[in-house]
Amino acid sequence: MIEVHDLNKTFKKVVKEKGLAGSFKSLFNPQTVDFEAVKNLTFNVPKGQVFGFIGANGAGKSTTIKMLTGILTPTSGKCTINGFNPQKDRKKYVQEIGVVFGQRTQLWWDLPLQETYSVLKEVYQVPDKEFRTRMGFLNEILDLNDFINDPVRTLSLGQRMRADIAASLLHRPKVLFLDEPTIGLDVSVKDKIRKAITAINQEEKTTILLTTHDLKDIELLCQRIYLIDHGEKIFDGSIEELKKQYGKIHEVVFKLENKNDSSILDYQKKFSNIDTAVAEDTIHVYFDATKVPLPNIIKYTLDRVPIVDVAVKDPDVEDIVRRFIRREIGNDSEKV
Ligand SMILES: Nc1ncnc2c1ncn2[C@@H]1O[C@H](COP(=O)(O)OP(=O)(O)OP(=O)(O)O)[C@@H](O)[C@H]1O
Repeated sequence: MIEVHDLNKTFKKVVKEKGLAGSFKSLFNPQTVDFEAVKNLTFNVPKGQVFGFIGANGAGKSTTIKMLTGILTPTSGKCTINGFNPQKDRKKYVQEIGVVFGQRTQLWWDLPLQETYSVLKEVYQVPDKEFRTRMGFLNEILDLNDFINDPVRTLSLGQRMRADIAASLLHRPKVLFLDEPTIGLDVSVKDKIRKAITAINQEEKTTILLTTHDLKDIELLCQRIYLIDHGEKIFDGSIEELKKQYGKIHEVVFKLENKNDSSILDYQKKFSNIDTAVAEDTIHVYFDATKVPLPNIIKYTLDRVPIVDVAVKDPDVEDIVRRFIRREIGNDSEKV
């Protein structure tokens, strides 16, 4: 359904010299450098898949979605969605897709919500009967009735997001692009939105490309995870494969009796393939269990400092993805 081949996007970025003089200089004589926001992305998403497009802030997710939806033109490479070129076949293509940018709305701010749907009905040329049935279904999965006559500007964020998702689905798109659809929402609204996404995917076999920083979204919704970092693919596969590939990194957490003791422990000097993070009186030690035996780490620690507590954590998907998003694992992840 979605075919992406060697997709690239390079932006020109203005480089500013330091200070006020630098600001004036770049205002009148801007110097630019090329910045590769998306690099050689290649993937295919089959019909009906929920594809989790995941990465840290600035990884290139929105830029990719903008190219796939025809808002931006790729610098090079190709994307085809259900046979359409998003840039060339724009008019026909918009009938095929629904798009939600969680940080922005496509609803008319001053109109009652129902009016927005009536305008969209005309834009997408949805016949009357079909429109009524569709609104009934969308109301059922997204609970719109309580606020459907209110002006959009008066809606809460959760109501607005549900309204936006309904707007993107009005014309029964084959592909749905959801860029952070649960951002800033409380748990109960997130839950409602997740159920609606699942219903659409299961009942209509809609292909869904989802970007999110919410780990529960990833776990509950994504059938496949595609991780990108600095515009490049770093992982593509199922949750099980992700666990297999990166799940070898285990974590042991020591709670120290005296927080100043952390300086006594130099794991990097003693062991190779090891990473640490210190927070107050707690030390997190990340290690590859196939290379460094856990008893050695524990012995090394106990021999040197008094410990109040030790906990060993097996990595779960949330943990792995969280570390990716925080850039604790990147292209050089093999180093641990
Ligand atoms: N129009 C633009 N001009 C110059 N640079 C841009 C432009 N749009 C995006 N970028 C840069 O491209 C990189 C990728 O941005 P993008 O918005 O795609 O990231 P993202 O993965 O969606 O991040 P986030 O999770 O924060 O939304 C960033 O470094 C950003 O500053």
